[in-house]
Amino acid sequence: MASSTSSCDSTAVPFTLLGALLTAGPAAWPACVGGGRAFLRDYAQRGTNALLWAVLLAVTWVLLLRVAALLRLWALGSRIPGPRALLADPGLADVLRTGGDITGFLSKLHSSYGPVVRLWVGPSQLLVSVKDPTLVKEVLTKAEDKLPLTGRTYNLACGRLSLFVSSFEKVKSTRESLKIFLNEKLTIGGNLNSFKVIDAIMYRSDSIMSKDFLDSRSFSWHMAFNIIGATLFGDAFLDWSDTVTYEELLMMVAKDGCFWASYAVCPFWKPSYRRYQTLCAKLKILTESIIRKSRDQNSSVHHFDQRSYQKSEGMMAGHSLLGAAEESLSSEEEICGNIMGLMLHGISTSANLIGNILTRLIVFPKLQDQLHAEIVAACNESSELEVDDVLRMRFLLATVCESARLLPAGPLLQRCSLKHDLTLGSGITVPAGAILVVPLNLVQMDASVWGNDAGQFNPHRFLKKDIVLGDILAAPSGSNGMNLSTDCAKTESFLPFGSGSRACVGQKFVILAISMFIASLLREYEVQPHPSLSKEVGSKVDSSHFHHLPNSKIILTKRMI
Ligand code: HEM
Repeated sequence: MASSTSSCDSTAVPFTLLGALLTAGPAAWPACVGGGRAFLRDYAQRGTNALLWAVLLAVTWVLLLRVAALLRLWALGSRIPGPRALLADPGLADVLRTGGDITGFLSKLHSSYGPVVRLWVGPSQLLVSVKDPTLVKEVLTKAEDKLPLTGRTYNLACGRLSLFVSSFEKVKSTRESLKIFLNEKLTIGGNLNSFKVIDAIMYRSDSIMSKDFLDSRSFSWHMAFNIIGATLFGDAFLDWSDTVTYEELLMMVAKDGCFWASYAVCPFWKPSYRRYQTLCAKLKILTESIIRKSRDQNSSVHHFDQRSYQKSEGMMAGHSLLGAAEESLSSEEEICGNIMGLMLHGISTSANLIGNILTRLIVFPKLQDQLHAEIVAACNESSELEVDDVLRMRFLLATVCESARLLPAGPLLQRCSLKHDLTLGSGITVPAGAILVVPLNLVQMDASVWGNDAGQFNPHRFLKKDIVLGDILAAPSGSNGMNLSTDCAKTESFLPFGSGSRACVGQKFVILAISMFIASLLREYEVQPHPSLSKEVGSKVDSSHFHHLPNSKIILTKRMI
């Protein structure tokens, strides 16, 4: 017994496969090993053990990194002022669950803890709210990324795209080429026809406007859809037979996008999710079709990609579709995704602002009279409304800005810095990955900046000496926003279009386009509330609850000219 096992020296078994190959083979191994089979069994055992160890070490390493990142997040997070609650703030959870007033909630916290407040959304999610104008500017410049949820929402609806996604690196060059495209539209004298689309839309919409009454929300959506569509696709859009289907699809996709993107894992098993995907696929097919049509008509779709940016000088001269044939399939996909993203974002935000202005027109009849008087005076009896005419309508521009100030598209501007910590001038360090928010209503209605009537609708505040309304239309040369006022705090507290590295690229264009639309509308029509609405409107006129007004029914009455 001893003799057979003692002669069985396990070290004689080659430890690796290479070792086995380099020896003379199983014949050279001790007889006790039992030949090749024993070797393979042993080899497999050792191999499996080694693999398991490697996996264990890798998992431990990843977990250690994760724990270290969490400890760091907790350490840095706890240095920022905020409520004591550990790991998930119950107050915030309540507001999020019940869809309550997040602005009111943050307002209380800011008055207790100062201009920067932190809250735990979950054990690994930190939310930091910033309210002070100077800090807001710093945050919006330094925090270059969008929340991953924003990127997921657009990816889900539009497929591959290089706008609106989380990482700044990915959107940088597309933002630049889009800026050039939209600036061309703004260059007065360079392209006077840019806003002629509004005349065409008004003409086409005459039949809609002659209805007994209109639902303000759908009317605003319809107008925004036509303005943005005609801007991106040119004349091809105006005689496209699929516009009705396209408009409906866009509305449905915009409505549900955020909900489905909030799932960490796409719920493929849910029929309603699959229906949503089908809608997105149909939307994509129609977008591709209008892009093709627009190209065929040599219209105004630009290529928002790096190569087109390099060629943009050629495009600006009018050859907008040069190079279309050379584009690879992937960049075609991206162009389509970007255009879908612009349609979704541009229409929903513009519709919100148009609807907001229409409601103000019916709530304040004097506002309408004053605007109409200005429009008539500025039009110089010319039959067609020109961009130059609208530039003279300072009260109209002020009305659009004041409406945007009081009722922004969403309650919070959201940013993050995915890779780097942010060290603010005030000495506070916000760890990488934290959700940074700016509560727009608090900043844009701050009485210390806007005066005691900050919560009231008063377009005249935009006509004061310190406001530079002309900058709304100056093409931005490298800057990311408008230099609205000589008073920096005001410029930094006017954020309906964001500011800094991810500011809205369409802001100047859209203010002018909406002003042009309102001028064209009021020139020909009077906007009145439906009788069923008058009472309700009357009781809520002077209140900050303006946004709780029901979807207004409006009547458009043709003016006697
Ligand atoms: C009233 C209408 C609009 C409002 C209120 C609005 C508002 C905004 C806001 C708040 C942001 C985020 C800013 C930030 O994080 O600092 C944004 C981004 C953006 N907007 Fe708008 N927007 C409007 C219309 C448009 C239009 C018409 C276009 C183009 C056709 C456009 C193109 C963009 C782009 C490209 C971005 C940035 C995307 C990125 O960096 O990934 N917007 N907009």
